[in-house]
Amino acid sequence: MAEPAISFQDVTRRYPQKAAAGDVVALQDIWLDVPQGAVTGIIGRSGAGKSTLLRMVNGLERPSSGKVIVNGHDVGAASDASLRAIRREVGMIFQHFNLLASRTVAENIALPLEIASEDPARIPARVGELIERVGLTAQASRYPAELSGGQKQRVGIARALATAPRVLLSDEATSALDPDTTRQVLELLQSINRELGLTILLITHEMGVVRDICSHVAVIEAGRIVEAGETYSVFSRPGHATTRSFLQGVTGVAVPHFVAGQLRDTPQDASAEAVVQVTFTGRHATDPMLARLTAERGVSVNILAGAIEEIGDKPFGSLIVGLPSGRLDESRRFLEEHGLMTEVLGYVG
Ligand SMILES: Nc1ncnc2c1ncn2[C@@H]1O[C@H](COP(=O)(O)OP(=O)(O)OP(=O)(O)O)[C@@H](O)[C@H]1O
Repeated sequence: MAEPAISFQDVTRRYPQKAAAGDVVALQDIWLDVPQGAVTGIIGRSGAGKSTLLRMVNGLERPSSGKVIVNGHDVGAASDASLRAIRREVGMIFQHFNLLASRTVAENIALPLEIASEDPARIPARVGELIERVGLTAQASRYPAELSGGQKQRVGIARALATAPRVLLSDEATSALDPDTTRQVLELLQSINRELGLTILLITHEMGVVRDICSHVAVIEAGRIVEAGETYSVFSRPGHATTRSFLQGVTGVAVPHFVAGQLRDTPQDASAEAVVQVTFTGRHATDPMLARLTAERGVSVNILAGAIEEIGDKPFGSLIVGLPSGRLDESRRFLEEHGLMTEVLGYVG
């Protein structure tokens, strides 16, 4: 196994509070390896600790205990001089772009090169290359106020790439953008990842971003990582309730309103219908298992909602079905024996 690009080793971050209120524990006991060359997403709700985690990678925050190792350097223990060197290897993009209003697109992109004391004669060619990569050649002399949100983020990306970093951090980079622009910016990040082999670590509160570009994901809740792994396996077998609730929005499958209003925790009588979420992955995604459940076992299946999509080029499907509660155990066993996952959401009737 290659060395991880970033390794959080038993990291805790406390913010001391005045008086007797006790410390705020923003992160606790974090162990996480971010693979080289991968796009890894950290997903969590507001206040979960995402920004704190991300800011440790370029030394904007230091751990209260534990280590953050980036490209082999211990960031928390780095002196100011070595921190400057580490930061040249770590670019960052932001939700609100953080561009200088008084500088043109080209001048914004040149800024990190000037700060890094790059030979001034070489800067225009490097800036031209970066502008072309992000598709802003026609806008090179414009000011940020004359750009759309998507174009501003492209400038942010070009600026972050200027010093040829090995790691790119993204702090909710698409949260201020509309869905179409979000998709285009994510595609740009994905092509940069593939073509430059750059490791990307992004934070988001949208599972759609994880689905679209992250090969790996970690779910963070109240300062702890509750689940982490390859996106596809986390999506197929979410082990934590928080992951499942994030997933509901992205698989495009939710219990229809007319059913949701009637759902109960237990069946009222033998005629009740169990509402079950069935998840399909890999080759099973295309197997007609539900049809076989009906044909081979005589169990009637009532399809309430469903969608099949691709995650990391692999098929992933999710269906919500009604099954007779009296045949529930047997039906679940049949489906699970054939590689499908099932989860009972409740009962109607
Ligand atoms: N400088 C600070 N002083 C005290 N508490 C802080 C400080 N910075 C962050 N916190 C607290 O640490 C916790 C994690 O904050 P953090 O900003 O990392 O969360 P987040 O997941 O990025 O949230 P959001 O999505 O809203 O940006 C929160 O409870 C926050 O209030």
